[in-house]
Amino acid sequence: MRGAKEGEYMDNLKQFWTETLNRYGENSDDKIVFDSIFTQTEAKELQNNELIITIESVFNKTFIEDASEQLAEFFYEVSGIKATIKVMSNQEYDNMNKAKAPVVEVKEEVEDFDDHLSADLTFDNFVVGNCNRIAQNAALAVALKPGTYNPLFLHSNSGLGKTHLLNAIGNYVKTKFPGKRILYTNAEAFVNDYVEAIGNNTIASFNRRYRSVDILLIDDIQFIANKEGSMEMFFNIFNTLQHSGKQIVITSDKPPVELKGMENRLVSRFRQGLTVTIDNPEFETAKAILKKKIESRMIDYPIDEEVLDFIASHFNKDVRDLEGAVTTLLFYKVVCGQNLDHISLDFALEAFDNPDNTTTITKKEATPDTIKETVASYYNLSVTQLTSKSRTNNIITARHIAMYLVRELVPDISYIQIGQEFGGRDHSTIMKACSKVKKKMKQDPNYKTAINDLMERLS
Ligand SMILES: Nc1ncnc2c1ncn2[C@@H]1O[C@H](COP(=O)(O)OP(=O)(O)OP(=O)(O)O)[C@@H](O)[C@H]1O
Repeated sequence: MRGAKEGEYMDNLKQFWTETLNRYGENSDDKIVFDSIFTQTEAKELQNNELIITIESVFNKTFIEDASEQLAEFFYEVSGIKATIKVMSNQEYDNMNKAKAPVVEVKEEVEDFDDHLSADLTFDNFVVGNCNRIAQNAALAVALKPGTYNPLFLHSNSGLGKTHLLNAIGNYVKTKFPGKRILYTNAEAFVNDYVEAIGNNTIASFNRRYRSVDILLIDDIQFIANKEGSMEMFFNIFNTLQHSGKQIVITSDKPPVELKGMENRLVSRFRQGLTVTIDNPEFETAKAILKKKIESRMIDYPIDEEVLDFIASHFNKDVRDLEGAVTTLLFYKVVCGQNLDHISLDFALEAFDNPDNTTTITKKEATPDTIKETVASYYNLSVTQLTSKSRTNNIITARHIAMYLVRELVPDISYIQIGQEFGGRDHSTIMKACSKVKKKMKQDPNYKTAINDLMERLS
């Protein structure tokens, strides 16, 4: 009996071959030969970039052999796998297998269909204002009826809610259509996955993973610019998903036409659907977002309205700055204002020192080293234990939190770099750790408090 992994591998191989034949058939002038010979072929295996195709009669082999280059091209288009085609009669193939002993197992990675969504980024806690209304409407339309706008392309400056909306779409679809397979990723992780798949010879598994989704949510697509292999692979995946009516949502820091180093055919695909932008929040929206963020901190003292007005008008270029201002204020209250029963504007101004310096106050200056040291001492561990291979529960918990904090607090650090900081782990381990922490923060208030506490220590 075939094993489950081998079964899936064969199903995909057969599917790719059927699509290859369909493309060949569409381009073939000789329908009779195609219908009577080509459609009788079968894809048997793919080993070392050689695709073995069988046919009943040895006399018909040459028809397929003559077309093998063209077939290999179509096979590459549909699967992303470059392979040469070897044609055998069924008899030849059976003889070859009898001669082989033992049968070589097809090595395929176990598929990881973790959707990588952050459960706390939803439509419910996304504040809508003039700056983002169109983007939120489009995202909601796609979530209610995947395929409505395909692709949906969201772009804006940093920190204005693109990732939030991507996750909101995913979380909404996950609840409303539990059967749908959703994948949130960012272009950096896509490139890393692809490079890893090439290195490990697991391109088929990589392809299956991305092509089998119903909703692909891909963040920061600008990251694949100038990376030819990744762009080509993404192009093929995009086409397959779009042809089969699967929803793709893309975000970027620029509109498609302004993406430098992006292949024209990709730019044109991106423009095919709906492109919307998110602007900086205007005062009213900034204030509403601010109130929402304060509400989620569950503090038990009031903040004067004029403090909110001050923050909303000085920190509205990036929602992360609004969040940073709240953190600064609450931290300052803990340190210098424990006896105060409310936060006044004078106190806030003192906390922010000088509005022109606010970015200095709110900027995260933590480094991987300071984060590792802070987390290790918080959990009574050494940094060596934190980055070790130990599987002890309390060490794993602290390690995951440290990885998450490095990702959150160190600007522009990649998953690969974080892996290097933690004993040479690979990027997928870090991605999984970060998504575990996010999930657990949602589920366990004590865990969340510990992380907030650590964040404040590191601010
Ligand atoms: N309208 C909003 N309502 C509530 N929170 C928001 C809103 N917009 C942004 N945020 C919050 O601001 C933070 C930054 O948002 P997000 O990560 O989605 O920005 P982004 O546009 O993807 O940034 P980048 O381009 O840097 O990746 C997140 O914590 C997000 O929840």
